[in-house]
Amino acid sequence: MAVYSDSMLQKIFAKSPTFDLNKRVFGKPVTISGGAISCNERNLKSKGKIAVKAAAEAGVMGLKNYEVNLDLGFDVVAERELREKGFLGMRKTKLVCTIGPACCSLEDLERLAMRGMNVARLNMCHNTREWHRDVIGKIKKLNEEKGFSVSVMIDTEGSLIHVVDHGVPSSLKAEEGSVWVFTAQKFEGSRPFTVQANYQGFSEGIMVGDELVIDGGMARFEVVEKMGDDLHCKCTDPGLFLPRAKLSFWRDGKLSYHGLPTLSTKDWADVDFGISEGVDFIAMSFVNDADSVKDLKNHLFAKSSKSIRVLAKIETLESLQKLEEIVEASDGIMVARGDLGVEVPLEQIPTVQEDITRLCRQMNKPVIIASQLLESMVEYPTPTRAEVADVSEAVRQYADALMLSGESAIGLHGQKALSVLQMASSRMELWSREENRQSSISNRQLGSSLSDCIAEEICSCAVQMANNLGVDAIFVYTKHGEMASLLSRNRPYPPIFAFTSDSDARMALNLQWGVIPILVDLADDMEANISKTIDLMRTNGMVKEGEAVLVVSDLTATRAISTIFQSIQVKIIV
Ligand SMILES: Nc1ncnc2c1ncn2[C@@H]1O[C@H](COP(=O)(O)OP(=O)(O)OP(=O)(O)O)[C@@H](O)[C@H]1O
Ligand SMILES: CC(=O)C(=O)O
Ligand SMILES: [K+]
Ligand SMILES: [Mg+2]
Repeated sequence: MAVYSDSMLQKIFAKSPTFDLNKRVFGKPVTISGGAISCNERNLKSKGKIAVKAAAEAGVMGLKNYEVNLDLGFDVVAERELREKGFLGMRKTKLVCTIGPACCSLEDLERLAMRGMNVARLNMCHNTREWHRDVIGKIKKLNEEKGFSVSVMIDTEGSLIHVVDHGVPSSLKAEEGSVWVFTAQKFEGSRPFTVQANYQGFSEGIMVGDELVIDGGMARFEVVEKMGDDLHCKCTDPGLFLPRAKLSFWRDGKLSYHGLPTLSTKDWADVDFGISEGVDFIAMSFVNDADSVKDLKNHLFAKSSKSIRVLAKIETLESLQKLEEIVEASDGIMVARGDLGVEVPLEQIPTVQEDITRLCRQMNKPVIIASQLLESMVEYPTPTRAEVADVSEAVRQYADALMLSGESAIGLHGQKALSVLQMASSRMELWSREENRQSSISNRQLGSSLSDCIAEEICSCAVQMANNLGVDAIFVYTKHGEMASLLSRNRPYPPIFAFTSDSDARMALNLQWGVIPILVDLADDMEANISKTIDLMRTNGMVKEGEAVLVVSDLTATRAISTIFQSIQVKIIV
């Protein structure tokens, strides 16, 4: 079998009717590198082969032998990391970046992808739908053409009462004793001592004597008069109104709720936008109960041909009180520390974060730690020591993913901030492993059927085996990613390579600790799948002689209906 130089393959492309110069075979994108043609799309392997064969037979470039190398749907970043650092050096903690004006060019997005961005988050609070569509298009283009596999998440605006950003002065100072008017009436520019709220009914049910808190304590006011729907409030604790500052009302030490729906009309339109753009995740802001999550999931089930995962953002007091039902109903959780800090005293945030992280792991749902991880890097090129400690603590807690917000969206040093996350998480993962601090948690039983319970037991035994034997990697063959996430839940030392033929599962697994998802065509014959993928990995130099791989599968085809064929095997590469 011959391997051709890149330039030679380019020439074949130029001459073959089935290839075009945009590196497409039958309209599907392929990459040319290392003398091989690769394609991430399912079912393209054979078509690609036919195309090269046709080119060879037509005598293009005198081509007699050919090789089409399906690159296993391996993304280029994971591949590079494996080659550079080996199995045990691969980063386990996933990284999410909020995309904003500071990082939305194709080049910026490519740099973020190269530095390890697993998921790109688009916050629907900001910018236009056209802007978001453009960014999503660029990410998909990079995935297709450059071999990345960055998932896309949209984050809903949610119903929240905040100050309308007039864009004029970036922040307003409220002095002690000054009286301000809070109104929902629209006005242009700025008016002295007047603040516009975004929601018409913001003052409904509010009484004289209630406390108005800005951004969880940035400033405080007492309602001294109600005139129509306007509130006149006296500043009792001076501070700043930042752009889009959040307003919350308190009476007798308790938060007043406005009963706004979790998804507003605009949010539903954004959800439909996400469906039409084929996003991978929808993060739902200000979730208060499981029902709102279920409503969104039902909507997606009915409307989207693709399986879009719903992440519930924990950022209200109410959601903490119903945490378990919310985790159960959703496909993952975001600890949205920014808004959570408005409703929960700041000193409680660290323990709340650890509790949520542990619960998510027990219930086998991925969890993202978000907001202010490296806040100072919005302006400065190095993080504070406290920020690095915070990031490391989230990694030590075994969160699935860490998220950048303003650091990447509007910051001056977004790329560097991502590298800080990358290095800090790799360092803490190594330390935890070497110090053997891999705290195993008592996993609760999740499934109700026998086969679900067996899958859970197989995965926890497999991880124990993998750790005890010191194997180099775990390979799992999984239909919808369930087995891969059950393995991830046990936080093994070696990385988990998850082979799946479901492209939605592949993109969803981008958020799971320690999982490297790989898209392949899986046949019914499991042994054939295993030997095919191991062979391909070996041919590509990704596994080497003497390395040991623990193989777990949930796919064995069988006619014996009463037998569960999930299995664990250890393969030594020869
Ligand atoms: N698409 C965008 N266009 C313009 N600015 C953006 C965009 N996305 C984020 N930003 C800016 O980056 C900052 C941080 O973004 P981020 O989405 O994390 O926080 P947020 O606005 O506080 O909202 P949320 O609570 O939903 O996270 C925002 O305050 C905003 O100024
Ligand atoms: C991420 C987010 O929404 C928050 O921290 O509030
Ligand atoms: K949001
Ligand atoms: Mg928020």
